[in-house]
Amino acid sequence: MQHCFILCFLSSRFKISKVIVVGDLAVGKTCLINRFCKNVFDKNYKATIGVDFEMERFEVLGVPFSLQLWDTAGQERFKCIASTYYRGAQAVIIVFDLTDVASLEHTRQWLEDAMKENDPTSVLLFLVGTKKDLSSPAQYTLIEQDAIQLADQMKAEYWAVSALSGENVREFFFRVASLTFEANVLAELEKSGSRRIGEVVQINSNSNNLYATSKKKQPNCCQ
Ligand SMILES: Nc1nc2c(ncn2[C@@H]2O[C@H](COP(=O)(O)OP(=O)(O)OP(=O)(O)O)[C@@H](O)[C@H]2O)c(=O)[nH]1
Ligand SMILES: [Mg+2]
Repeated sequence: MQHCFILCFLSSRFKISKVIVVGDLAVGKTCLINRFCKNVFDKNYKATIGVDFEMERFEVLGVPFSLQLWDTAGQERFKCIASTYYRGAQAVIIVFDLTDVASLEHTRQWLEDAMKENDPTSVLLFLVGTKKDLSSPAQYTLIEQDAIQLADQMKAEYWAVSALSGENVREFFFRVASLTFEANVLAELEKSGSRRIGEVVQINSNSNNLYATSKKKQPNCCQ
């Protein structure tokens, strides 16, 4: 009952979280988002000009919640436009290509640029290696070591995905959604000084079935 009350309270406050996706040109940012939001994959490269935008709806513990996904351009000439959209991000997804070590090295710079516009103490960070389908096991093992080390230094969570095969794509975005939601809830509760309530609503962010759980059983929480 208390749980339900809290969820009602929360649903009125946590509707949308801003997520920005950054990284070198052609590492696969747009394909990653399109695989998740539209379940499509395009093998032809079409550079993002400035920024694109997708909204994806979730339900976490029965509470409607949306991620605003800002797909930014990796090309140098569009960087200036894209960076004007960095501000106010609750999560930053820094993308590199698992078959291109230079793109991993550049992630530090992408992070630095994104953080100029955001509060480093509250932003959730994800380091994502794409095109897993293209890397051989030996190549993957090598780059993974560096990526994990870098993610550790950045205090980012590391993921390896493939937009072509879809490997790990849903799992990754569900993780982003659950951690972002949880961070919102805890920040709000901290503001109102309700630490005990925070313990009640803390969600299991390992859950892979945010949609499934909530869609099957939508609690009518105010009854
Ligand atoms: N094999 C394979 N190719 C991929 C994958 N993801 C992206 N690509 C290819 O990589 C190229 C670039 O992908 P995009 O998603 O457009 O790259 P981007 O990072 O959005 O590039 P910018 O918009 O210029 O910053 C395209 O030709 C894609 O088909 C993947 O997981 N596997
Ligand atoms: Mg793009």
